[in-house]
Amino acid sequence: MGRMLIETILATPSVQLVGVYERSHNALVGQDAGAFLGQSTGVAVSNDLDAVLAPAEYLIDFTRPEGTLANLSLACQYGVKLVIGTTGFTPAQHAELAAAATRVPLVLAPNMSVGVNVTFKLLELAARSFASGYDIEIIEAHHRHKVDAPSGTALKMGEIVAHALGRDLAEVAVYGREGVTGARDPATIGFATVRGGDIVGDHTVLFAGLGERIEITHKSSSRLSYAQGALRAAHFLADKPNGLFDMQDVLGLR
Ligand SMILES: NC(=O)C1=CN([C@@H]2O[C@H](COP(=O)(O)OP(=O)(O)OC[C@H]3O[C@@H](n4cnc5c(N)ncnc54)[C@H](OP(=O)(O)O)[C@@H]3O)[C@@H](O)[C@H]2O)C=CC1
Ligand SMILES: O=C(O)C1=N[C@H](C(=O)O)C[C@H](O)C1
Repeated sequence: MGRMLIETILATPSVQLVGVYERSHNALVGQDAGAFLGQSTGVAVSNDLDAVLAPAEYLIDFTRPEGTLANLSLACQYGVKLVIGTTGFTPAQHAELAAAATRVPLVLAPNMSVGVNVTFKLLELAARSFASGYDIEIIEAHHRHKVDAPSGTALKMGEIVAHALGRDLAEVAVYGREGVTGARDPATIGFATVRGGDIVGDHTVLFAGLGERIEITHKSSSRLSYAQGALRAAHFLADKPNGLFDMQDVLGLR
């Protein structure tokens, strides 16, 4: 995502790339941030987060939960607005982000694409319509490098569906099945994860009834929509003094 974000920022005249951060061990440190595009940006990849944040108005962070949380206090200190796409936060880590949002404005979203966020709205309607008599399963597929499962998007879909049905996802989620599982409990929401190759990101919510099934599917074919969504989120934060937002807020879908 770092590369896609750099490419998208460089192609967007209204925004300026002022810094790129990688940790000390990373071989990119010291190189021009546009080298992978054959471009000279004048911005070197830096392992000094202070130097990166000092001139910045926004920090766009797609890393790992530990990375995002490590960047958080310095971002608050510099009053930098935050767009966070990282997934896999625990509830305690999420609480840390919410606390930071009392100091700086923050968009946190497991998926920044417009299509996925519209799909979230469709799921609310579908879940209410198929409240009884339909079994709900969420299937996601991603590339071989993805480290968290189920994806943040799949979990969000589960939360949306559970909420629409008045269920608590923590109580009804079933993460994979093996062996003699017994018949399906109708209240459960099942998750299945596929990892392989260069799959960008596919998500399907299946409502399976008797005699029919409905599948609501979103498929990403490029990571561009995530990067464009992140810039849209930054633009949304421009006049916000603080607060925790998501892409539903950014896109006016709430
Ligand atoms: N919200 C959205 O729309 C999307 C969210 N994502 C999420 O974004 C995150 C990143 O995905 P992706 O770009 O594919 O992952 P990559 O593994 O390609 O990149 C992760 C980056 O984070 C750095 N990093 C890892 N751990 C730390 C740490 N502890 N502190 C600081 N930096 C760290 C890595 O550095 P190094 O290489 O040196 O380890 C690397 O630069 C994932 O959580 C993914 O699920 C992805 C796409 C869209
Ligand atoms: O790691 C990825 O690639 C993606 N991660 C996000 C997630 O966990 O939902 C968003 C998208 O699916 C791509």
